[in-house]
Amino acid sequence: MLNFSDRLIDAIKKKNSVLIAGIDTTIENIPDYFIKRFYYNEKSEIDNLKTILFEYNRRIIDAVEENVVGVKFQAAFFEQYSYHGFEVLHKLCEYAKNKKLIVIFDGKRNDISSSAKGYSNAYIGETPVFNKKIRFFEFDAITTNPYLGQDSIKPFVEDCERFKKGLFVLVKTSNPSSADIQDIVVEDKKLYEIVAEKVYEWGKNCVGKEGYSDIGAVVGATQPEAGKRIRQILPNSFLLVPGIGVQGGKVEDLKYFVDSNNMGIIVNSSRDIIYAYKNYVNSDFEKSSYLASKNIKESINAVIS
Ligand SMILES: O=C(O)c1cc(=O)[nH]c(=O)n1[C@@H]1O[C@H](COP(=O)(O)O)[C@@H](O)[C@H]1O
Repeated sequence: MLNFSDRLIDAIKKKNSVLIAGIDTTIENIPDYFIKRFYYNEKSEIDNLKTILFEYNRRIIDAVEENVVGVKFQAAFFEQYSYHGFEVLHKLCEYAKNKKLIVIFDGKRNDISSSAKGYSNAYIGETPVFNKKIRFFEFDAITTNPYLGQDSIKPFVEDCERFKKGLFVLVKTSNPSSADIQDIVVEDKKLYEIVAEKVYEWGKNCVGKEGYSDIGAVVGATQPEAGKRIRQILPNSFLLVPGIGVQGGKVEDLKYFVDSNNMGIIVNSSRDIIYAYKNYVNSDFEKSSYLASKNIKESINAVIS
C-alpha cells in the first residue's frame, strides 16, 4: 500500500479537490421532515437516534462525494451519544471508506505513551485481542495534540509507518483563544513555531514517493499569518486547514497555506456543508449540501490553481 501522503495526492488529483467534508452532525440540526420520515414511535429513542444519525450522514456523504477528497469525523459529535454514537461512527467510517474517500478521525487524542498507544491502536493501528490483532477502525489519519511531547507522539508515528497512515498535529488552531498558549514567545519564537519544528522532526522519516511527509499539521484558516510561517517550517507536510466560512476564515487566504507547487493542503468545511439546507433548498438537504460542496470546492480551486 502507498504511504498516506501519496494516497492523499492521488485522491486529490482524481477528484480535483482538496475539500474535506466535516461530519459534525447533531440531531437537533437535522431537518424536521427528515426526522419525521425515519422516526418510529414504536422504536426506542436510542434506536431512532442511531437510524437517523446514520441515514442523514450517509446521504450527506453520497451528496458531496463528487466534490470532496475525503471526510473528517469529529469524535465529539458521536461521543455525545455514547457508544450508540460510536456504533454509527463505525458504520459511517466503513461507508465512506467503501467510496474510496480519505477518512480522518478528528479526536485530537493524546496522553502518555502507553495511553497514546491505545488511541493509536484503536483508530489507525490494531489492538491485540487474545492471540489476534484486530483493526477496529479503518481511518486513514487521526488528529492529535502535541502538548505531551515526543514520546506521546511516537506511538502514532510508528503506526503511520507500519500501517501507512497519516497524523495531523495541532500547531495553530482556528479558535479565538488560540493565542493564549500557542502564541507565547519562548526564546524569540512563538510556541506554535516551535511545535511546527517538532512536527518537521517527527515526520522526517515518513516521506512518501511524492516527497510529502505523512505527519502533517492542523492550522486554522483564520490564521493566515501563522499559515505562511508554518508553511516555511514545514515545506513538505500536508496542512489540514479548518475554519473557513462559519468561523471567519477566508478562502482567499488559502494562498498563504499552500506550498510552492500550490499543493500541500486539505481544507475542512463542516457546518456550511452538512447544514447547507439552511441557506439553499430548504426542502432538499442533499441537493443543498451538493451545491455547497461544489461551490466551496470551486472557490478553493480558483485560489490555489
Ligand atoms: O482539528 C480540527 O479539525 C480543528 C482544528 C481547529 O483548529 N479548528 C477547527 O475548527 N477544527 C475542527 O474543524 C471543524 C470546523 O467546523 P466548521 O467551523 O463547522 O467548518 C470542527 O470539526 C472542528 O472541531
